[in-house]
Amino acid sequence: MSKEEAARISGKIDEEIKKESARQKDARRREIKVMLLGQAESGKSTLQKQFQLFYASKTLDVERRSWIPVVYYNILKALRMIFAELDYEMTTQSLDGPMNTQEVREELNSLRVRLLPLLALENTLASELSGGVSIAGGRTGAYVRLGWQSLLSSTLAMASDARRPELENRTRETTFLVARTLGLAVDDIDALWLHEAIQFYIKHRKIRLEDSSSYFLRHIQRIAEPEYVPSNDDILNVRLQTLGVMEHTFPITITGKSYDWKLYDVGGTRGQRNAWVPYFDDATAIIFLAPISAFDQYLEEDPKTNRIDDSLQLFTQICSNEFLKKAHLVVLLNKIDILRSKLDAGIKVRKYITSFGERANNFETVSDYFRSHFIQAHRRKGFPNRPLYVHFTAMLDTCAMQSIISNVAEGIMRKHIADAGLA
Ligand SMILES: Nc1nc2c(ncn2[C@@H]2O[C@H](COP(=O)(O)OP(=O)(O)OP(=O)(O)O)[C@@H](O)[C@H]2O)c(=O)[nH]1
Ligand SMILES: [Mg+2]
Repeated sequence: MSKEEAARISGKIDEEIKKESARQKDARRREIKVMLLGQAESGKSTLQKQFQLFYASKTLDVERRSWIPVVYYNILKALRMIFAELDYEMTTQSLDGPMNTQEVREELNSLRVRLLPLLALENTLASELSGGVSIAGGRTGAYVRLGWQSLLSSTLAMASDARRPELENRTRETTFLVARTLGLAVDDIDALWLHEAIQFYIKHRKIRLEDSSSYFLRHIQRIAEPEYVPSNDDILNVRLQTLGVMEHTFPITITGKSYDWKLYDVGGTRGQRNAWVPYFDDATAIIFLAPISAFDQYLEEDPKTNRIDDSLQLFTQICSNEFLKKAHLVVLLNKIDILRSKLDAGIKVRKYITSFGERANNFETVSDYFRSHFIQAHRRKGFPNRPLYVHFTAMLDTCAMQSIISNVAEGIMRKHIADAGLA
């Protein structure tokens, strides 16, 4: 090779390297990384679904059918929890109420016997939803999901997992079996749910279910139809614990330019919070979720810690974390619909949070009180010049959420564009 030829090739290689590096730089500038943080059951995965619905609703259609077994699982779990709570009440005999008559006990017992074939399917369904991995734990039985969407929807199948086809078939079979059993049991489920004893214990909080259980039991007739396909509301109401960090990517176009949004939806239990740290370094924004309806609840993983205290402690750590210093910071004070109904039902905040004192137990005072605590934590421990954006949210209210999401997304974009010097 002549000297000239060698120089020409070397120059071409340099040029390619420069182009590639410019391409990578541009891709990085177009990439926006948003972390959804907060304790378990704060609504992170639900927010991720609302983002998907708003910016990439077609992708939700693709995976719609794969939510069927998850909806079934939520129903089976709710039924198990109802019977577990009834057992507890029966053994402790602590209750004055409808269960004290023999007739009611027999009615509920015969419903349980009739529902046994359905209840027996919970573990199989749960273990298949989590790709063969299941962790039982806590009152609610915590099950993980690992790419479960791919189990029923072959378009999303993970080619790398050689066990997938076998799992897909098995999950399909289990789903059919549950659907059939559910179809046969639907009137018994209705009878159980509408039974005055069950309604009495729920009203008096002797039976405490997950937030979404009553939604699914109310809609049982529709869900038990053979041609059932989950609606957007069904998908939003589903409760499935996240394990680890799940990345969701979709494009967002703003002022004619397309940006790659990467949403990181994390598992919120205490044991999983260390897994968040490696993602902090280059996060564009943090959306921190705090369910302020949880003032009368305690952590499942640490029953001595009040859930609002845990949220505040966690937020203090996040807003003072050096790695997150440059991240845009948004707090969503979530589940205000549940907060309202708890306050309407006469549940007193001061009973659980003594510092609330003699303040009025109404929505305005309570929500303002919690908001001021988050703002104060940020003022005391956060970085001085960083703004904090706070919104109240009811995450299942799609209409209200769409305007909050576009508002939050715009704020994040503006900050990103300013930081990255993009025109
Ligand atoms: N009523 C009501 N329910 C909500 C709201 N936000 C979330 N939920 C429900 O609360 C449950 C928990 O929400 P998730 O989004 O799974 O919670 P998460 O923060 O992802 O929890 P982990 O994955 O365990 O960390 C789901 O059943 C949601 O439908 C809300 O504002 N109001
Ligand atoms: Mg989640």
